[in-house]
Amino acid sequence: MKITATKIPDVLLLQPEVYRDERGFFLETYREELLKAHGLELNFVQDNLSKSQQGTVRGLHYQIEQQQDKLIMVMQGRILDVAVDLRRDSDTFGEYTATELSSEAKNQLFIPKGFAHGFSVLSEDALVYYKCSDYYFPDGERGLYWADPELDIDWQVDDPVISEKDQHQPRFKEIANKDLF
Ligand SMILES: Cc1cn([C@H]2C[C@H](O)[C@@H](COP(=O)(O)OP(=O)(O)O[C@H]3O[C@@H](C)C(=O)[C@@H](O)[C@H]3O)O2)c(=O)[nH]c1=O
Repeated sequence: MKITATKIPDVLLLQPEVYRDERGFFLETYREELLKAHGLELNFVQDNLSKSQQGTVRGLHYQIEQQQDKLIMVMQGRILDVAVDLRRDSDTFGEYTATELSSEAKNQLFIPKGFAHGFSVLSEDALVYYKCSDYYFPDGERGLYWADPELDIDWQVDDPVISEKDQHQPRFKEIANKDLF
């Protein structure tokens, strides 16, 4: 497993070892001790799977109570995975990092607590699977508007498909301090 930092040092790109033979391939999608060796003591308690059509943008989401570390991988297709730093004492507060993840590359993104997360679907559809370190808690769920001009994220999709909820999320400037980290 190769682990490298993205342009936001706490958001990590993971590249598991892929073993290929005449049957196909094999890889370990998660191995606790490897992340521990990298200083990450995680306790994943919930796994999620979503399928989305091309052009979908899901996010940007985070939880202020029951904060979640997330480990994201793509089982089918290609996505642009985005993390926005909402930690007020961070050098990269208000900045984002965008990483292409795909079933072909078999790469993964680790996003710690303190970030809003979202992704767009670049392929015909995408199956996205991710591990979370705390449970879904709707009352503590918060969002950030995906198309906030201040963030100016290039989602690399035309005619985005967005949930009703995500069309009405607050802009970065509108987020109260109590809803930041
Ligand atoms: C996220 C989530 C949703 N749900 C339900 C609530 C709702 O009825 C339905 C769809 O929920 P949403 O529209 O919020 O799904 P979605 O937009 O895919 O939400 C997810 O987006 C990505 C970017 C994340 O990072 C996740 O943490 C999560 O917020 O699924 C759960 O039961 N458990 C969960 O953990």
